[in-house]
Amino acid sequence: MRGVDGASAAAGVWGGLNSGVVLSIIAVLWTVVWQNLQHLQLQHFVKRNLGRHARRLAALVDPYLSVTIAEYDGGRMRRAEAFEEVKAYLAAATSRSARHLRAEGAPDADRLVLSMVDGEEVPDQLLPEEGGGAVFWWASSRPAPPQDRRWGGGGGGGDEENRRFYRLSFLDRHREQVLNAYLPRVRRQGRAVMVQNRRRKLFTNISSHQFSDGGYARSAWTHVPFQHPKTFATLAMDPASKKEVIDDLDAFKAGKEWYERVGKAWKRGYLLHGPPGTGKSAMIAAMANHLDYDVYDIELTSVHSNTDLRKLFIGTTSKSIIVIEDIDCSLDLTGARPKKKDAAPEDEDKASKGDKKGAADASSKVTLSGLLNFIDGLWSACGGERVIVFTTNHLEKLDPALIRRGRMDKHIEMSYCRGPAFEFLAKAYLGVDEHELFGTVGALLREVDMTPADVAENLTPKSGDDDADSCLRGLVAALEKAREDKASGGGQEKQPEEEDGGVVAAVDKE
Ligand SMILES: Nc1ncnc2c1ncn2[C@@H]1O[C@H](COP(=O)(O)OP(=O)(O)OP(=O)(O)O)[C@@H](O)[C@H]1O
Ligand SMILES: [Mg+2]
Repeated sequence: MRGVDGASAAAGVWGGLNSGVVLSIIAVLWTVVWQNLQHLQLQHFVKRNLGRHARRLAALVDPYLSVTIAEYDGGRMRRAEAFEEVKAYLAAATSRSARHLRAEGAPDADRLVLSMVDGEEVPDQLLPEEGGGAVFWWASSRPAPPQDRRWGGGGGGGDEENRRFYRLSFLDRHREQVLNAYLPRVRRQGRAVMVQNRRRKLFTNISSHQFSDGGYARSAWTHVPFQHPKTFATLAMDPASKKEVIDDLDAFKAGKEWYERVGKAWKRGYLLHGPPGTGKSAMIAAMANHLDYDVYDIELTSVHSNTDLRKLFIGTTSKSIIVIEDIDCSLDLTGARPKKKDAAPEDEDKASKGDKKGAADASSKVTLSGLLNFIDGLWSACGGERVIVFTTNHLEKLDPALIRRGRMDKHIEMSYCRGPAFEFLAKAYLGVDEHELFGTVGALLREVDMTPADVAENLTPKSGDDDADSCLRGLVAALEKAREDKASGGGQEKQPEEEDGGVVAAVDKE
């Protein structure tokens, strides 16, 4: 009896308690909903939370699987192509259903490229030809940066990069369609979107101190849009040499199978050498525009070790030109190897370094062997389709190991302006095909060394009153002055190999 009484009493207590609890839950729920209504958009709240619960419920009867596509693969050193492709696909395919979007500039000035922000979820489905009907969910996630690194937050600096990902959730019964049809299509469409939205970039390395500092998801590169207008059509150069360079670039670009067949990494090295102002940097811009590649301009003096150089290299993408300008000024290339007998004395090297870029940063530990490893070591094959360009004003100062064929496959000499190059510049700058002064200028250019940069400067109208005639007269005056300076011993020595004239650049054949 006591037991029954006790039970009914307990039931009464519980019954009373239940209604109290139910009321409190309703009150709490209402408060939560009301707060959410006030602070979040209603639709977003309902979609996210109800969608999530509905999926959890469905997962009880038909379990969900997930595929995670991480931002970094290969031991988090390189951005995963699949991640970029999924990002591009989702931007194009799902931006209409995402509520929170990130916008980036598109190649045409007014348009924006939208992508979903971290923490967002969007649905997608199979096309009819893939079986149709099935609904998937894509989620994008990025962990918060560790609160306090001093106490080891983040599980060992840099691991956070590895955890940024897109995750696709789908039902077990759709496994085959997702893996064999849906995901390959996502990658294909993503690639197409990337090509469409591509803005070429000019990258430069940030100081290695800045990124080796346990930085959170930091790249060693920073970039701006690449907008250099120089093309081969506006580069004054001997037509045969220009054609040879263009053909070489085209053969490289189309050479994927060939490189595979002969077992070489898909890369090509160019060494541009010649005096200042002869168009070496202009040639690099023309190459980038011709190939439609990004440019990675490495400032070697800010790279503090071979390891940092490797990290930079791995951070570059396919279809890119990696440039090291004034290679002889950037690091002490003679330091790491026994010097050749005929190499220029080190002191002389340093004096010329001072002229141009300032002495190499004393803390730079990049060595010649590190650089060689970067050009043709095992790491050089990562990524593929890369052009490496070195420029120098002093070919003779470079270590032969650095410029041997296979490393720098093609040597291109950029030289002083002669007749044909001048006529090319006159047409480009002044729009004239012929003029009575052409003969005089051509003769003077055979006697005096003037760079295309100086000729171009003289052909640039300086005021509204300047025309072709006045510019050409100005050029003749400048050339005559240079000839007088030369006669009085102040000018530059003429280089013997340019006696024949007319060739502004020569290409060494392989
Ligand atoms: N062959 C050329 N054709 C057309 N323009 C040229 C040529 N050479 C130089 N110029 C023009 O002269 C300027 C300087 O050229 P550029 O910077 O390419 O010289 P450089 O060889 O890289 O010199 P440096 O060795 O000092 O880096 C640029 O504005 C470029 O457009
Ligand atoms: Mg230059």
